[in-house]
Amino acid sequence: MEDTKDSELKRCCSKNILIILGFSFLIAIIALIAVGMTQNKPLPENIKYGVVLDAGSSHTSIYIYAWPAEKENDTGVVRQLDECTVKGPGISKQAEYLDDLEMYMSECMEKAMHVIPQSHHQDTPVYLGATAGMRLLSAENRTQARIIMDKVTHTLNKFPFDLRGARIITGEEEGAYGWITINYLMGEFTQKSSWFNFNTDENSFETSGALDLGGASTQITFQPFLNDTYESPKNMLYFYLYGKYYSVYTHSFLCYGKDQALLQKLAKGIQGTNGILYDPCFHDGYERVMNMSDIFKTSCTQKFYMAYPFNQIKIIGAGNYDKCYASLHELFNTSFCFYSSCSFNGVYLPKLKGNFGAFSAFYYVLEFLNFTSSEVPNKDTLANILREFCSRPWNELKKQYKNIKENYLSEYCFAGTYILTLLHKGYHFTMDTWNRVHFMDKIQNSSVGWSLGYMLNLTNMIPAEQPVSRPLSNSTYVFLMVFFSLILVVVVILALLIFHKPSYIWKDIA
Ligand SMILES: Nc1nc2c(ncn2[C@@H]2O[C@H](COP(=O)(O)OP(=O)(O)OP(=O)(O)O)[C@@H](O)[C@H]2O)c(=O)[nH]1
Ligand SMILES: [Ca+2]
Repeated sequence: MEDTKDSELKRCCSKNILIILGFSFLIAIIALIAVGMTQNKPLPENIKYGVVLDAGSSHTSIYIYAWPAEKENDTGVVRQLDECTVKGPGISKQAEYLDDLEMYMSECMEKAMHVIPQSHHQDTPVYLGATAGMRLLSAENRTQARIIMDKVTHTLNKFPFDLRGARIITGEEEGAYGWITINYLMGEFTQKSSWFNFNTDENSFETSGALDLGGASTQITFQPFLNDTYESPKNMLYFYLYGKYYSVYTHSFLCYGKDQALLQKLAKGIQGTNGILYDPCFHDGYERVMNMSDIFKTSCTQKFYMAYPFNQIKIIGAGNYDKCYASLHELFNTSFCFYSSCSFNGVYLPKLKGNFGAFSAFYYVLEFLNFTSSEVPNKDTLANILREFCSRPWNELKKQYKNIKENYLSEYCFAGTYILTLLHKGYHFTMDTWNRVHFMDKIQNSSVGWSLGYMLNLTNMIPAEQPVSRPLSNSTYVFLMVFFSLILVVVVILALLIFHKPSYIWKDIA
C-alpha cells in the first residue's frame, strides 16, 4: 500500500516536472525569438560617400558614390548614388572664363552637398580627373593648362568636402580605370576565382574589355592572350586584384574622340576646296559655317594645315553613307606596322579576346540609331541602318526629332559611320567578333566610365587578396539559434520520457 502510494507520488512528480520543463522551454523559445527579432537587429549601416568629377573634353560630369563602410573591400558594393552634368563645355574651354568656374561647378556641387548627409561632408573624398581636352591643352599651352587646374583646385576647395586632388589623368589611366569599372560592376574579379576553382586556364578568369569613345580621345583596353603580352611593354598594365594577376593591354588614341575626329576629317576635306565643303557625313539640306581658326586651333589638325585665303568654311550636307565611310577611312593609317599586328597609325594591337563593353559616345550614338537593340548586331546591320539614316533630308529629321539637340542630331550620321570605321578598320573587329561588343551606358544604375575605377583605386577599395568570408548574417543567426533550441527541446523531452518510463518498471519490480 505504502509502495503504491510512493510510486503514484513519483509518477505525479515526474509528470509535473515534465509539464513545468516543457512550459519553461516554450517560454524560453518564445523569448529567444522575441530577443532575436527585436534586440539582435544589425547595427545601422555606416555609409561612406565619395565624389568624382569627370572633367572631359566636351563637358564635366559629377558622380556621387556610396558604400557600406564595413564591406568596402568586397566587390560590387560601391554604387552610384547620383550624377550631375555640369552645364557648359569642358574645363579646357574655360580659360577665358576662369572667374566663372565657381558658378560653373556650383549647381552640381550643391547637388552633391544635398545628396550626401551634412555629417559626412568633411570626410567625403572628392577627386577630379581631367581627360583628353586638358591633355591636348597641356601639350599646346602648358601654362594655361596649369592655370586652369590651379583654379579648379581652388574652386573645389571652397566646398565642404575632402578634396584629394584635381589632376590631368593619362590616357592609359583612363583606359585602365574604365576596364576596372566594367569588371568591378559585372563582378568579374571574384566570381570565378573561388576556392574550388583549381583551373589555371587563363580563360577561366576572363574579364570584359573596355571601349571608351570620348570627345577628344578613345581607349581600347582588354586582357589579351598571354603570349601577346610581351610585344609592346608600354601598352601593358599589370594588376593584382582579389588574389589574381591581370595583364591588361591598353591604348588611348588622342585626337580620335568623336569631336576631334570630325575636326580632323574637316581639316583634311577642306584641302583643295574654295571654302565650300560638300560633306557626305551630313544630311542633304544641312549647312554649317565654321571658323578656320576653330578647326585649326587644336593640335589634332595641324598635320592638315595649309595657308588658306578664307577665314571660314561652309559645310553643305550631301548625305551619303558609303562616301562618308570612304572619307573616314583615310583617318586610319594602316599602311605600316612594326609589330606582329597593329590597330592603326603603327600602334600595337594584340589579337582581340573576349567580350567588350563599349560606352560613352559608342553608346549615345548607337542607342539613337537603334543599333543597341538590334537582333543581328553586326557591321552589315549597322551599315544598312546608316545608309538609310544618312540619306534622310535634314528638314525631315529636324521635324521628327524636335526634342534632340540640333548639334547631336546633325552629327549622328558622321558619328555612327565613324564608330563603324573605328571598330572595323581601326580595331579590326570582324563579322565574327562584332557580336562580342556590347554597347552599354549603365550597369545596375552605375555609369560605365573611368570615374568609378579611379575612385576605387585611390581609396584602396580593391584589395590585392580575396577578402575573408564574413560571419553569419543576422537572419541566419536567428534561424540557427531557434533551430538548435528546438532540437534541444526535442532531445530533452525525449530524455524525460525515457526517464519517466522506469517509474512503471520500478512499480513492477516493487
Ligand atoms: N548624342 C549624344 N551625344 C553625347 C551625349 N553626351 C555626350 N555626347 C557627345 O559624345 C561625345 C563623347 O562624350 P563624352 O564621353 O562625355 O566625352 P568627354 O568625356 O567629354 O571627352 P574625353 O575627354 O575625350 O573623354 C562628345 O562628342 C559629346 O558631345 C548625349 O547624351 N547624347
Ligand atoms: Ca570621357
